[in-house]
Amino acid sequence: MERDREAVAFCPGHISGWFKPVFIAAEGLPGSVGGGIVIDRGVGSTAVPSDEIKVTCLYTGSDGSVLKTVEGSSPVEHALKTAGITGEIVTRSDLPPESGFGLSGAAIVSSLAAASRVTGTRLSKEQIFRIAYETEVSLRTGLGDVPAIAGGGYVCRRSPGLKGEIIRRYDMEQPIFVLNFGPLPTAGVLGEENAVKRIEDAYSGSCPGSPEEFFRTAGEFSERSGFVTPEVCDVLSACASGKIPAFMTMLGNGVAAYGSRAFAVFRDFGTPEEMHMSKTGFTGDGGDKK
Ligand SMILES: Nc1ncnc2c1ncn2[C@@H]1O[C@H](COP(=O)(O)OP(=O)(O)O)[C@@H](O)[C@H]1O
Ligand SMILES: CC(C)(COP(=O)(O)O)[C@@H](O)C(=O)O
Repeated sequence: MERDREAVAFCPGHISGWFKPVFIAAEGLPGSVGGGIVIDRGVGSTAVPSDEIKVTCLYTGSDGSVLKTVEGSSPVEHALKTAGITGEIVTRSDLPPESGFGLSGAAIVSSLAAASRVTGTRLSKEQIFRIAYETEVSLRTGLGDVPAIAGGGYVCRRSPGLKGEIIRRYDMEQPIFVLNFGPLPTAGVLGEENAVKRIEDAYSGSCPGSPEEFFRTAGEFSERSGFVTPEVCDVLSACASGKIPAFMTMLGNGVAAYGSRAFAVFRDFGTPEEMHMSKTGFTGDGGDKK
């Protein structure tokens, strides 16, 4: 079987605006329903052949310079073991982990895609999504991110899981700005009974028909969720005063706002990250060196 010397793959991230954990009885797995935006920034992975699994995570600035190196990633290692493949993986992301960008899911998907090509295993996109989904829900690092990033757009997931009903709309054309105030690990929040109860109470099942409606629905969920931190509250208030659509990123200690006017408001509170809606989600495309 032909193997590549090095393979790379990229997977977009996903920002949840609202969600509710739902068990998928038919699959015996947890999942969630909710709404989010598939974004054009995420995780790139490079894989080279190795008999062992080794993962190094590079967190970079927007200019690509490495700010932090972390050895190991439990979600990526778990997924490679499940797939029965080995490889030396380097992940690269210019967004922070544990901040509501769905990067655990993106790191698993891009790493499985790259590693499967260097080992010659050639997993299909569907196999990659299935392993990524099962890894995420078993480690509680995500519930709905993998179904969302399997396509593009801003999404309304009406039923849970990879086979769930997902409505995708693509008319979110303006830039999205995100301000982040630090980590909020997903597994910790999902393990708190009170937090899950608050999420269930805050959830409304409506699917938005426009970007403005999306940000309004997400903003209402932020208010009702009880997750809003003092920093997030200040930014949301400033956005409301300026009539800028905004919501708290789930699950991260941050705010996402719509349109270029958000930049000036955010700049008073920190360094905003600019991103756009991804039209495609994960495509499986990537360069290989033979
Ligand atoms: N770029 C990355 N490369 C490898 N693993 C990552 C990356 N980003 C996140 N992870 C893994 O996912 C875990 C965080 O999961 P979670 O709290 O769900 O964050 P997120 O909101 O980014 O999905 C991290 O502790 C790390 O193990
Ligand atoms: C909100 C969350 C449970 C976690 O999202 P993240 O923090 O980005 O991993 C997501 O997977 C969802 O189901 O909507």
